[in-house]
Amino acid sequence: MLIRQIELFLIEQPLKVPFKTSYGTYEKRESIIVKILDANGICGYGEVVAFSEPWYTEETIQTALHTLQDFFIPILFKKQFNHPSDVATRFNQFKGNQMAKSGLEGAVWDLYSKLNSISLAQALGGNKAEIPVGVVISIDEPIKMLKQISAYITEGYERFKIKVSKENDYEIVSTIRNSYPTIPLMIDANSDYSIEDIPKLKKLDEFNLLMIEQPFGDRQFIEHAILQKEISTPVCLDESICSLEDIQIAYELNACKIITVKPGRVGGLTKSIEIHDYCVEKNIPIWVGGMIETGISRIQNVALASLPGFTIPGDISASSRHWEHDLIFPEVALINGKVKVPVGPGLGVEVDEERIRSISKKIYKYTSLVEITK
Ligand SMILES: O=C(O)CCC(=O)C1=CC=C[C@@H](O)[C@@H]1C(=O)O
Ligand SMILES: [Mg+2]
Repeated sequence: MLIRQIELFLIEQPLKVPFKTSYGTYEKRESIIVKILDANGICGYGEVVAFSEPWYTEETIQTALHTLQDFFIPILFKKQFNHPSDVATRFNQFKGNQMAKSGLEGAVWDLYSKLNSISLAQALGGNKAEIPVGVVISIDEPIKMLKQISAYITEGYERFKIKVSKENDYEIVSTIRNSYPTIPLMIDANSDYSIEDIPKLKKLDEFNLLMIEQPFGDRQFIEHAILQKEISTPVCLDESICSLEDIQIAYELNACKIITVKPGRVGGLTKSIEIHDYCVEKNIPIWVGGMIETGISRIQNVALASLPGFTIPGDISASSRHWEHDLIFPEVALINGKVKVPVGPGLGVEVDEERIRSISKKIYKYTSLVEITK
């Protein structure tokens, strides 16, 4: 493969309903859509899922634009490569900036699968035709969260993640458990707790939660290990895991029992597969997380979740969860409570480029000056 042209679309879209976490409330979402073209004009799409502010990880939309433009795009233009994993290897010379790397590498995976006339799921090693999925309920008054859960149960979701903060955790979880004593329920704190809150977290053991996601800060592996010894509910790490090495640390320290994999957070699909294989070997349950992303990243996550090790329903809700209109056709949808894994080449869906252009605040175009010689 030789890349001839790359376009970055800096887009912004309103969320259908505001999304509130322990960090703050999102009403609109900026992201970067990546389009690459090879020498024959075949294209691949990816998405940079960084947020506008560095609250979730240190990356932002602006740092991603900088690292893509000044480092990762030039590397991609430099010479031919045979497989998307070659791109991931080339990116290793630069540290971090996982979401920028992932957006570009994702586009290469789409292109690679198209060139080989296989689906992205096949290219990644997936073996499922459809996947069970979960949904995230953002922080609200407990009674409103309850209503949402009831609607999502009707839609067919199989796992429910509720956002909590340490001020409202017990009230929210007990309200939901009173009405729904047995649904697969978990909470996500986005690092809102500290080690002094262990007694508070211990109290949540009575609710039979599937897991507690990221209670402490992202580098607090030791604190998570102390917590996991004290509570019976499994700890799941999200923000803490930006590489395979982070999982190895978590595993050796017994800092968690479950991991959520987000390609954007770990540097792309190649790294996600390495993590998948490691977790299968070590018997660590994994699931695919979400980033309030558009259908481009979402459908990529569907393909990833079709790998055999992803045994827990992920945060892969339908397009309609966050968007009035998504950027792909068909949109991500639940059919009998499951999402079908596309079988067409690449992402296996149409990308609505007209819409992408219409919601772009800025479009950046880069053209390779490298001569195409074999
Ligand atoms: O994509 C979705 O539908 C939900 C994603 C989601 O819950 C999150 C995305 C990004 C940051 C957080 O708020 C949260 C998470 O931590 O998993
Ligand atoms: Mg999380």
